[in-house]
Amino acid sequence: MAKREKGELGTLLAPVRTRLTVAGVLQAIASAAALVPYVMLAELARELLDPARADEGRVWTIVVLAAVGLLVRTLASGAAATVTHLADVDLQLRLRRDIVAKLGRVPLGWFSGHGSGEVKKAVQDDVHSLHHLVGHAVLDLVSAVVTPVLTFAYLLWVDWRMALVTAVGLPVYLAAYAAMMRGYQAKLGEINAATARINTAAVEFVNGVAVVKTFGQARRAHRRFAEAADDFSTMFRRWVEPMTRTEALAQNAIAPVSVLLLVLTASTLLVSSGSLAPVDVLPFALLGLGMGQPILTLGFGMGAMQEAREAAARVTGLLAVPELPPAGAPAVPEGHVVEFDRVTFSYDGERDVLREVSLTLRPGTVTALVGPSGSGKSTLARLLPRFWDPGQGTVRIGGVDVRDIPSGELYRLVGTVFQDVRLLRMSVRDNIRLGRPEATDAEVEAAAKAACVHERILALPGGYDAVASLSGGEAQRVSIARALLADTPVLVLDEATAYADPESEASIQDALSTLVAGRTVLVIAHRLHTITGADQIVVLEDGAVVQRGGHDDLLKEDGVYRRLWERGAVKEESR
Ligand SMILES: Nc1ncnc2c1ncn2[C@@H]1O[C@H](COP(=O)(O)OP(=O)(O)OP(=O)(O)O)[C@@H](O)[C@H]1O
Repeated sequence: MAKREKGELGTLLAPVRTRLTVAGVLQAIASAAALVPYVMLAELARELLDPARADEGRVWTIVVLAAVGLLVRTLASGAAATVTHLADVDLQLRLRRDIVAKLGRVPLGWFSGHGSGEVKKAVQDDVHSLHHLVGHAVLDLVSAVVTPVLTFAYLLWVDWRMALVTAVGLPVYLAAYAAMMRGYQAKLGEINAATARINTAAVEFVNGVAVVKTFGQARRAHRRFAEAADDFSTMFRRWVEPMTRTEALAQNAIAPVSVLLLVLTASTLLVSSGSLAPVDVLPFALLGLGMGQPILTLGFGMGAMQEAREAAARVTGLLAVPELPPAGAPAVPEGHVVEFDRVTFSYDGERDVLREVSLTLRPGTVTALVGPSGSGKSTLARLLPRFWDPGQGTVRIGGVDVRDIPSGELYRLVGTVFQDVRLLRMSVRDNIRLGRPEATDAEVEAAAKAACVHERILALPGGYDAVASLSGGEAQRVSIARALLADTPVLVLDEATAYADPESEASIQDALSTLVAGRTVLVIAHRLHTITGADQIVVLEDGAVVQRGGHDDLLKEDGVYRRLWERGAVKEESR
């Protein structure tokens, strides 16, 4: 196991370590007690088959000891499994709570790079994958050590020659397993990479099937997928074939049937040569056969174990995502003037996508951000609700650094309507009410009317109580209604959202004028004609402000804005 993974597992399992230790001790007792009935059976045979030794008292003692062994084994192994399973349930609950709490603290921007599938996998599947590790692996490991060691010790005591013969498979198994595990991690990495290539080729093929077919490229795209699948199959076979042979050898070395064969052959030789009493064959036949079983169980669990280790690494990785620092010295903003003060920002720490941007947005005004695609408009707008924090410079609302505004307060101040509108799986009414849970039904409907979506909602089966999937344009209008109802003094709006649905452009325009009245508004503009009336137009190019002013003034300047306007294609160019 890689050192890093070991450390990750250690940290993750820390809360249940004591309980796992207790369970390990209980399992050791259970494994030892499980041998007692077999040992007693052998001893009983020795007593009963030797008339010279028959002693009723001793016989009964042996029977009672066997029963006690059985009872202790049952109780101890039950207790061990209960302890590990309770520890597992607690750990899963704790991890899920930690992950969800963590997700509440990571920058909102983190979610744009990590899909819901990934988050679901961590919270649900990965946490569940730890079950084998906590619930079973420790117990399996303890049995795999205690059972063979104690069995071997007892058998040595009975007859050392037969004991050696019985256990001869163990070193063979261990050596074969060690050989199989050599380079396992690296190989697994290659297999995972090959699987990812197949997945990509399949997704590409399915997603692009319309384009591919239209352009008569179906055969070519199909070939890429087929090649990826062939590569995988060749690599997998090359890896698995020799491994399967080694694994079969390893398993056969300690399989009960092999041990029985060895025990019978050796005992026949020893008994017929007179150097072993026939009754002494019994312990080897009884105990020798079960000696390798716990080791086989441990081996069968290797896959689940590997999965658990990878899951642990992903969960630890998620729990280690840097968080947005909490408000340092919480302060209350005075007024709603928004200032970007020499803001510089980089996603990767290498290329600045915003460079020394300074900007003041006044209450009751609309500021439009304009610029070619990739100039940094969305990034700048997203710094206001703290999707990310700037590398240098400050973003202030009402004179207070947004980093010093507690997050609940910040979301009460800043509303957003972005392109990636998501409706939650709840009624339309509750979706609109998200921004202000205490709003009355009348207020919800007023907001929907203003956002031109009231009629459409009424047409849904169930009306406002419908949990329906709306079209993209409708969902966007619901998100505008939500922002209207939330009534935040500062609003960040992606204009593309508002006009994605051309039919409703005029009515949405009205809704927006209601939305912006009296607020501090920042609009990411994709069409020039809709923002000619903006109080301030800020032109970004390559992350820096290159022009600012009113529409008429900017048109007079020989600059980026006039070029964009002359082309009349800001939308096309900037989306
Ligand atoms: N999550 C992200 N991680 C890394 N780089 C990003 C991320 N989002 C945007 N970028 C990069 O930052 C730069 C600015 O992007 P941004 O989306 O802010 O520009 P924009 O002007 O809004 O573009 P558009 O009009 O096309 O939406 C681009 O080079 C983009 O590739």
